[in-house]
Amino acid sequence: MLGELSAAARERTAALAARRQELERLAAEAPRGPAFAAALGRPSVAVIGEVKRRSPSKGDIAPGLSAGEQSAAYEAGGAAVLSILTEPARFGGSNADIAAARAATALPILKKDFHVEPLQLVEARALGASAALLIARALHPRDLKALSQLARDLALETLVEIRDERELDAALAADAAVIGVNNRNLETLLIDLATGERIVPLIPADRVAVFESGVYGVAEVERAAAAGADAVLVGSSISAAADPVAAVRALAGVPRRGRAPAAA
Ligand SMILES: O=C(O)c1ccccc1NCC(=O)[C@H](O)[C@H](O)COP(=O)(O)O
Repeated sequence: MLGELSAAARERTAALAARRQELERLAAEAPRGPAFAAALGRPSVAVIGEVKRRSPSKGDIAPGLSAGEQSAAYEAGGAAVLSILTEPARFGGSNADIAAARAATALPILKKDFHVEPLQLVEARALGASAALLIARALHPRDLKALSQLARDLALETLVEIRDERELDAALAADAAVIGVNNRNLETLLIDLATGERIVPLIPADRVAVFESGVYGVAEVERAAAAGADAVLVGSSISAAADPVAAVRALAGVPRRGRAPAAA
């Protein structure tokens, strides 16, 4: 699944090459988005609200979702940051969703896609995203480092997503400030919260740790907090909710417990 999604992203980026100069100009001119990592430093576990119409694991979640209205609802419910899935084929997203979310809220936006090519980061910056997702499992550690450095050069923050200790090492070697542990195995699509519970405590206390996937209610946020997470990334449950303001409000407010500093 991850290989297929990354290959499709590469194909879409090849079609973008003709617009390289325009995208580079737009990226240089676009005002920097609001700070992403800083917005996740709250006394309570911060909620990253994801706009998710469908997914490979669930099929249709909320096919008719308006990215602008949904983003405004997440903000009203107390989300700290938005995650906008722009992947079109399997998630039903688009770059227009970033524009709609920007118009509707003042929250920092994470561009959630399978970013494997430098031009995709230029495009993310041109669109006004504050941050872009980098998935360690989809990238050679050398490429993760290079894309992380390019993002810094573009004044674009990143969320580096990992699932095990080896990928944590790669994220740290790439100097990632925000590290997300995905509880969903992107090969089998199975969710196991024990993944986050095992890996989040290993993330150094000076980084932001995000607990991703499988959060349906406050019980899962409590488990994230107990593991030491600074934030949870939530997509399916709040995208499908009849009342997304109430759904986000129910998740926000769990006190953050922090992680122990590494022993000297
Ligand atoms: O959600 C999927 O089925 C999926 C399949 C393949 C690659 C990525 C996928 N999802 C991306 C994510 O990790 C989630 O959108 C995100 O963490 C939110 O998860 P959830 O709250 O469980 O929808």
